[in-house]
Amino acid sequence: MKTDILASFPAMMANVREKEPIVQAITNFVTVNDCANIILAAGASPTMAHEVEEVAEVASVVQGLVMNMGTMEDVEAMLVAGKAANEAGVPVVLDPVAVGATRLRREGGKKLLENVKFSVIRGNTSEIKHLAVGTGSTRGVDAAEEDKITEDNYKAFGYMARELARKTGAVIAISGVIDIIASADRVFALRNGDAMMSRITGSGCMLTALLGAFCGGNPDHILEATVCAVSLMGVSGEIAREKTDAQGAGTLTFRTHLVDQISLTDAETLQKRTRLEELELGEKATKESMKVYAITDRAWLNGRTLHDVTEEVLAAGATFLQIREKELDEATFLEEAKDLAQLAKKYHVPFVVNDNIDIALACGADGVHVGQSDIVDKDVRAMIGPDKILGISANTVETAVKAQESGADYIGVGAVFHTDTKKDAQSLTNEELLAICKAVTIPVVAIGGINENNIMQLKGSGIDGVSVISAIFAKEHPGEATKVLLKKVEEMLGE
Ligand SMILES: Cc1ncc(COP(=O)(O)OP(=O)(O)O)c(N)n1
Ligand SMILES: Cc1ncsc1CCOP(=O)(O)O
Ligand SMILES: [Mg+2]
Repeated sequence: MKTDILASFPAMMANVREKEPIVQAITNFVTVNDCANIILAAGASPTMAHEVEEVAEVASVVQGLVMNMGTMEDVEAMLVAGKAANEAGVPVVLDPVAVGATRLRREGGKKLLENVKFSVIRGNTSEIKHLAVGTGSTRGVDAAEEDKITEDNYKAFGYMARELARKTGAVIAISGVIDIIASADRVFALRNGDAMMSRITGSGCMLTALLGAFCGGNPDHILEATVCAVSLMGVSGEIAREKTDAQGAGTLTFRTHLVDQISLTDAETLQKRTRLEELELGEKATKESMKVYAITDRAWLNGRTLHDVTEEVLAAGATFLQIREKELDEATFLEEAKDLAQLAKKYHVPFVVNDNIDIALACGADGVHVGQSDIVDKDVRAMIGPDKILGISANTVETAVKAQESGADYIGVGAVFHTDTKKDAQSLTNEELLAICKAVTIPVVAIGGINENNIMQLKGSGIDGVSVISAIFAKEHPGEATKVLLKKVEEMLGE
């Protein structure tokens, strides 16, 4: 997909060059000189104050703060400076160098993340993977071989970066052959740079310092500033390589050209040479997202709009949304589905359409939910493609296993209790529910007659959450009902 973010580059660059933001860099002694030079080359002004006694004072008057965990003696100073910068509203950039490699680094990184609010976190795949999921191997300060970004796996890194962005509130920048940049809502892949950048020490540290300059100059546009800075580094690396090769020179000459080029590259060249892709990443059906799976029902709207009631439910913490319409004509169904798709995006909640595959594909939903009677002679996975969510209803071990084999991302199992909402629902016993949960590896959500008073009866069954219609939509206060259910489900899922 084409993106408009390139249009912001001239302003991003001008803001650094014209405002000359002061950037405080608490960084490692290996590359400190390169970091100071790259900040200067960008048009900003570096201060390398790192004594614990003075960092807070400095951090509260600069425009950007960079902290780099390359060497670990300054972690205390980083904490003090980070808190002062947060209080003063100064953007803070973290480079969690080799964060998973040693206990000292794991604990230092954890402490920083717990105490400082970062605007940007930039690292290689292994470092970001450690922060996102607690694993991620490391080869010293470099990413491990198995963590390398390729054309085959870059979307998965996009999902991971977006998850970390949502968890931390920071923009995440992953450096690799393909760079990934993610906020809570938008994800980009950038294909610029040159292999020689990894043959000199400090190109990662320099990029982090550059991010400090760009965030300092553009504190209200952190995502755009990050994309621009990462692109400037990549494009400058490419041009530096061309100049180095023209001279028949080697890596140290390349380093000089790289710093030079940061000061020389203009916005027009940058826009022309940037190879940026915006990724359209839907939401995934995870076990976590099954907790309170809300299914809409317009029967109880009592004069309110479906939009308003659903928004109340999402704002209260529903973790999954399905639109279920049995009476609407196609055009109105599509309109309503489009509206709820946007709403669900706003709350980062997976959204599927019940029964209607065409509407699911047309409205921008994350996927579709179908029952056994909806899939006779149909390969729904083939119809929706590999990336969309496929939910399938099943109430026997046999149909559940078959659903998983035919590409389902989760299974809806019910009716687990008596329900008046779906008169033709087949019921199943607790033992059958238990057997289904044991037989499949994908998430399982129970459905049918579930309310806050009977949820605890499902404890130990192996389900990942509950799917409800009337326990939310038939209530006078659907938002309050959602909150109560969420609390009960967490209690039911707990030890
Ligand atoms: C999460 C979830 N589970 C089961 C169903 C029921 O689907 P189906 O059997 O196709 O019945 P209808 O909902 O279409 O009447 C569901 N919708 N959602
Ligand atoms: C759609 C569906 N599928 C099996 S039971 C059921 C109805 C769920 O509604 P409620 O939560 O009001 O019992
Ligand atoms: Mg159906």
